[in-house]
Amino acid sequence: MPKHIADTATLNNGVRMPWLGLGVWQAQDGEQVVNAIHAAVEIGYRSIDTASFYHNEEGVGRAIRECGINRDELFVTTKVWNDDQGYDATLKAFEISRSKLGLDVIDLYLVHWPVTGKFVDTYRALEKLYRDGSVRAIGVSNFLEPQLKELLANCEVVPAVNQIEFHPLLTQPSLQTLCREKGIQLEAWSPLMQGNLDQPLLTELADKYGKSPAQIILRWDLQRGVMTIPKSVTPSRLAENAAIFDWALTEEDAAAIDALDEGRRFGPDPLTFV
Ligand SMILES: NC(=O)C1=CN([C@@H]2O[C@H](COP(=O)(O)OP(=O)(O)OC[C@H]3O[C@@H](n4cnc5c(N)ncnc54)[C@H](OP(=O)(O)O)[C@@H]3O)[C@@H](O)[C@H]2O)C=CC1
Ligand SMILES: O=C(O)C(=O)[C@@H](O)[C@H](O)C(=O)CO
Repeated sequence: MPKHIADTATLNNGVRMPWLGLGVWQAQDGEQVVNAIHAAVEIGYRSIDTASFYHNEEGVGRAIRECGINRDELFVTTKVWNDDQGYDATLKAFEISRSKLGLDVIDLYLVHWPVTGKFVDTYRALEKLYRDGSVRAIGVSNFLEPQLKELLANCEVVPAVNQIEFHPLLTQPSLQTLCREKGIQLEAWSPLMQGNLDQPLLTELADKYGKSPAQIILRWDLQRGVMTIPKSVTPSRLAENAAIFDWALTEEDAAAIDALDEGRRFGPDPLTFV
């Protein structure tokens, strides 16, 4: 169990990735994303999750250059967007992301959504980038069991990560099982249900532990072995979300959170979105 915000999990290729990172979807490019990353790094965050779709890779790159932390102490994830899928288009999109970020090497590059008919070729481009040393690890996002099985039957490098919508109302147990069996690390997007934290059990547990509902969820992520990337541009919330390493939920309370699962999504459903 990680004990510090910079503690890492070892991915299936030996690369180490922090358990907790900063998500920056909807953080505006420029001052907002730069300030959020600087505040986060000061608190101890070492992982940043962006995507070409977030239109803030330039700000993320600037924040990294200006934050005073060595590049090799930071872990940067970005993703290839749906319109750029296919082998050649993905290689081109990667160069644009790499240039905007101002980085030679990206730590983790993900297929953002499994675009039907294209994701296998897209992933082949990621395998090339991995072999070339342009990325330290490759993976997927929003892959459900059918797409993951199809990819596993057609790839040479097993994805290191599957980044999926994951929170108390959506735990996708059979997808979790498949990822664990295959050595694919799960990573939770929208872990805080996009701010919809008004759930009676979470409030009850927050009172019991003297924590906030957000902290209860993020701690539960860690205890379930799921990496997590809460987004905030608010310094007090960045600190709150990071203060989850020095206490624990009882297994009974963690199981009560598991039982909230009702298959509810706050983001798009991969079955219909692509
Ligand atoms: N792969 C994919 O398809 C997807 C990936 N993601 C990734 O996951 C990250 C996180 O998901 P996201 O959808 O942003 O949503 P989150 O579940 O992280 O929730 C973010 C919202 O919660 C608020 N918030 C943050 N901390 C607290 C707190 N302690 N108490 C109360 N409210 C809080 C934020 O407000 P404020 O910022 O104003 O503080 C913001 O409105 C994204 O930023 C992105 O990196 C997200 C969606 C899809
Ligand atoms: O944030 C992401 O990474 C996403 O893919 C989502 O924002 C998703 O594309 C969406 O909600 C689009 O409306």
